[in-house]
Amino acid sequence: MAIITTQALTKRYGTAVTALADLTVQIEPGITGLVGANGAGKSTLIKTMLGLLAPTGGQLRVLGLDPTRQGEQVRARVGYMPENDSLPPDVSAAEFVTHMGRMSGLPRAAARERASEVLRHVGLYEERYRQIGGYSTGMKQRVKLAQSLVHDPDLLLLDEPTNGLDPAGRDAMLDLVHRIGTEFGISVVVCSHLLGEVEQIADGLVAIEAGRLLRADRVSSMTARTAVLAVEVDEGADELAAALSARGVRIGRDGAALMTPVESPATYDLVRDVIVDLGLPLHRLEERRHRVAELFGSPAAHAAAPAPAGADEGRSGDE
Ligand SMILES: Nc1ncnc2c1ncn2[C@@H]1O[C@H](COP(=O)(O)OP(=O)(O)OP(=O)(O)O)[C@@H](O)[C@H]1O
Repeated sequence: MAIITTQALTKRYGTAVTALADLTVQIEPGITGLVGANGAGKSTLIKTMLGLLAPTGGQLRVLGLDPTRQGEQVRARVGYMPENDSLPPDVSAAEFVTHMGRMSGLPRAAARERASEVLRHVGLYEERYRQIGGYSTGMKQRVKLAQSLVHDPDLLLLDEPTNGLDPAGRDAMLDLVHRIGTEFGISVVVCSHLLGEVEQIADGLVAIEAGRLLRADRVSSMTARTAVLAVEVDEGADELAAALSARGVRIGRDGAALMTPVESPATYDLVRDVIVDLGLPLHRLEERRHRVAELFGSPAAHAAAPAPAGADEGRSGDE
């Protein structure tokens, strides 16, 4: 059963900005990547799920509850990691997470105990009595993650948890999110503008663009369904890309190769014919194992996840 459902969900800021437009989507239990370029509406969607923003129109259910009318009940069962640095610098992580536990209704001793436990889970146990102001960005992200877990939620909403982290820090944070989702059995919605990043840990993906749904599916069915054709020519790659785009073929790049989803057997013929027409020296034409990022034809998704050369197995390197 879906943990989150939206039906024609719309959110406008004033009259000028439509942040969510007629969004209908279902999110199943497990880890879901919510991806889209900056400004796509991810944070707005998360805040409506928490009942912090009221939708302008449409329906929304989170764990069967209506966040607009039952915000407190939703927030009792949902952990939230905000995008921005919102931590007090002059208290320790232990004090802060204990405080957040108290705010969630835990008695003092239980809150303290639970804070130690979650700080251990996120790898900050040794450092927990140091003031947050002296922490690195990676440690601050972990404190934000710890406070989202302190009240033992059923669902976590994580807004760009890898923001500001270097590649090693990103990998560590993604591993942690993956472990929380799998070992603790908590459903997780993780926002990112880096599709290539979340596809590594997510069971499902929801891609939005300008507040509209681009695509929502299980990662496994996305990757099973569409093959990707890699085309390399010794010269004239730009010319070939332009000629294929002009014929409606979606083109991405992976190093020297042009990548295109194989939408039907005719794709091969079309690519071959265009190469012949242009008289280009063909170096390689092959079907590849692909990354989900390569399936998205929109500029936003490409901006979100350019495919680095030879990155089939890689997790980092998407920026
Ligand atoms: N309080 C606000 N008032 C007016 N416009 C807003 C407000 N908050 C967000 N917006 C606009 O709504 C759109 C969606 O913003 P949102 O923050 O939800 O996107 P996002 O996908 O989370 O991007 P980012 O990762 O950059 O935060 C953007 O055009 C943004 O400028």
